[in-house]
Amino acid sequence: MSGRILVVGAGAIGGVTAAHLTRAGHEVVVLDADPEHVALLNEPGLLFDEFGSCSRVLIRAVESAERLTGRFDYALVTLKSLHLKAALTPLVEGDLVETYVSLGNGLVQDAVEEIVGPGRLVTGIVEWGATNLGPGHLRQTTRAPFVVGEADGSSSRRVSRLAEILADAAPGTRASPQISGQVWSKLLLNSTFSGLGAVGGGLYADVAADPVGREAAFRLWTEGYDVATALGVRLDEIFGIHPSQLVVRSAGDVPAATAALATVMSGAAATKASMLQDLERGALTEVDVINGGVVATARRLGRSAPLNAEIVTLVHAYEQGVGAPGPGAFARLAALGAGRPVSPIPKEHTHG
Ligand SMILES: NC(=O)C1=CN([C@@H]2O[C@H](COP(=O)(O)OP(=O)(O)OC[C@H]3O[C@@H](n4cnc5c(N)ncnc54)[C@H](OP(=O)(O)O)[C@@H]3O)[C@@H](O)[C@H]2O)C=CC1
Ligand SMILES: CC(C)(CO)C(=O)C(=O)O
Repeated sequence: MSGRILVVGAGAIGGVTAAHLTRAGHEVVVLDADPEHVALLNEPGLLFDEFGSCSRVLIRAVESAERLTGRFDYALVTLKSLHLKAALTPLVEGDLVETYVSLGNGLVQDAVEEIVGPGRLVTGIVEWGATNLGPGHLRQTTRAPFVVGEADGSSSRRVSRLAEILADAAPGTRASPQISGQVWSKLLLNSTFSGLGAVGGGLYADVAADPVGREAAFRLWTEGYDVATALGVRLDEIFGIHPSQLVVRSAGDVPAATAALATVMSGAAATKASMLQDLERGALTEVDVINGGVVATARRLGRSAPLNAEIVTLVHAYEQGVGAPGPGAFARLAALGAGRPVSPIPKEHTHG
């Protein structure tokens, strides 16, 4: 039943997935660019922290596509958006994979399909979270399923088989006939809470606990929701709520949105956005496909998404070492959303 599985990028998501699938008896190989991480996965094995309980899992790992032998039924693509082209091109050139599964955050699916070719891509999202603690050491922080589906909403054997495999890593995993709705619901979650976590320098819980953070969150969510609706996407449930429940258009909407926020936080409060983790280690972030994905879609539809655009600008400034994340950013975003004046970001804070 299983099929050969290649995990491309064995960091937080890929490494944890590989550990679960290997333990469940699947034939798994990982491809990762970090030679120290690869060596440790092979021997003495991944140090895998599952909610405080640590174990070692031996995982077959290679650091270059040239070291792969045979063909794979699935490649689980668990890379940050910036690395997609470099990692996938050799696999495509070597015709090493039957079906690629895009599992990263943000609006990356079209870019991945362009690299892997038509008919080769299954779309997925990851609702659970994990943290990369350095070479050979990963921690799973939250439990939740994967959701996978064909982009056109059709059902297929490759998707149902994939969902069965991934359920061994994340129970509750399902195939969805509305994967674009899932992608957009996840994008709302990431653009709002990872965006605010990144500019505010805290966990999702810190955004939700701060009254100004909450105001900024409701405004950002509503902006993204309106873009998705204008695009014609049928948004799907995420973290126990329907995305419409976090939309705030007047003061009367706030109590229900606050209750929905508590539901989201019951599963996601401990999340430190990977964009914030990237900023803390001086790396470039995925902001261009997360908040930037909302902005680009809005532009295509002749609309604007000023709060998401502001997050893109702030995060790019921080990437360049200009300014630093802090909760002061919440007030700036809340003011911008309310149409109150904000001081312009100094020229040297803007990207490009
Ligand atoms: N972490 C989380 O909780 C969640 C993350 N996501 C999304 O999943 C995706 C992966 O995130 P995450 O696992 O956190 O990221 P990580 O940075 O932890 O893992 C990515 C891995 O890919 C490796 N890599 C980079 N370039 C290449 C390459 N050319 N070939 C092979 N491997 C390469 C990286 O190595 P190196 O470190 O050397 O660059 C790293 O080990 C992102 O889109 C993220 O937004 C989605 C849901 C939850
Ligand atoms: C919210 C989470 C952890 C997925 O559940 C995520 O997507 C991220 O941190 O990037």
